[in-house]
Amino acid sequence: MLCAHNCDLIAVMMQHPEKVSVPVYTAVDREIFLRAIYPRRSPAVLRGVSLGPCLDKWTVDYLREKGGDREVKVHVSPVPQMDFLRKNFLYRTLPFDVFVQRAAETKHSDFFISEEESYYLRSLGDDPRRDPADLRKQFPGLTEDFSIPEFFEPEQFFSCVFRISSCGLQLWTHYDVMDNLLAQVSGRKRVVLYSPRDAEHLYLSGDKSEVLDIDSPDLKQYPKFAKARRYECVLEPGDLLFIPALWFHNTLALQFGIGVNVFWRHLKAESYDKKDPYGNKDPVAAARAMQVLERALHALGELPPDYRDFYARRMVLRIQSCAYSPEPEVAAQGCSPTETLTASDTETSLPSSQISHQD
Ligand SMILES: O=C(O)CCC(=O)C(=O)O
Ligand SMILES: [Fe+2]
Repeated sequence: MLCAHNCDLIAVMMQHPEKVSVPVYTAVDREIFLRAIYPRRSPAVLRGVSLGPCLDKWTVDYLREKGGDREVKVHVSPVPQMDFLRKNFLYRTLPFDVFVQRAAETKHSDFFISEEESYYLRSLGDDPRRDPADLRKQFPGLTEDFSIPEFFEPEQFFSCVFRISSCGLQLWTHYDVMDNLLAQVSGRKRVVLYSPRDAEHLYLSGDKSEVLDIDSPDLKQYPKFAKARRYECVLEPGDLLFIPALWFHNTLALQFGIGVNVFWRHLKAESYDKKDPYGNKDPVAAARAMQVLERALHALGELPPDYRDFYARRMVLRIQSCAYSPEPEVAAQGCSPTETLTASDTETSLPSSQISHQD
């Protein structure tokens, strides 16, 4: 059964006729993923990949019994749309089995803020400040039920995270620095994505977009947001969503939902910050470049405004000409076909029965 928030969603979807639907691929195996999907560096829904018995087994009662009562730290929010700017949510600790019950119900007799509060779990590692989450370690009673898709090399594995949300829960738009396979085990979830190339239209505050209401954004406050291209899909139980590193994503649980996401390194292990259990700290070279930029801005501050403006423009031009990648179409013409698969390469390399677009 769909929850009340779903009616709003239908109205919202009709306001975005220009959205791009994320392609849905069926019968994808490791060879197809690595040849036709992974190199494109754009999101894809993989439907029908075996995720193990979790699909049938993970009912609320089963999760409560097998997941046990270990303590989990969860987000609790009075409204389903979480707001990191006004910090409208609390972190609270609950036994896992109690949390699952609360997230699955819409009205609570025991609560922190109100009867209708929403819950969200993003599981953490054993030492949350140091260890990445790994479902196999924190929830051994559930490990056998979930098969990690073997599309990446084992040494690329970074973390395996439980994601459980109340119906209606919306997580702000953000990016992570690892490749992600987000498995939807139960419930439906809408995911909206934006390309890393749209960063300039998203009003970033660190890894998050300040545009919280992506469905009816305040375009007076955020005029450039209208230029961001919205990619969208609705995940059904059993779907896997490939979210390449740096792609922004915003999730909305259309029903109480259970998911597991697996983060995989895209770059060499040394490229990442060693003290990053979440997989969202910028790669070390990027963090260093950002620090140098802050120093450059500080130096520009020593100049009078007209000189500062002139040298700032020259710096921007230098960055654009030396560090921006060409537009994808141009890139595809300029390199050998084994390096870059264009959309048409991919579509011809898969039978048309294996690829579709959600409307
Ligand atoms: O639980 C969700 O819906 C958010 C998932 C997410 O942000 C991720 O897998 O990186
Ligand atoms: Fe994420």
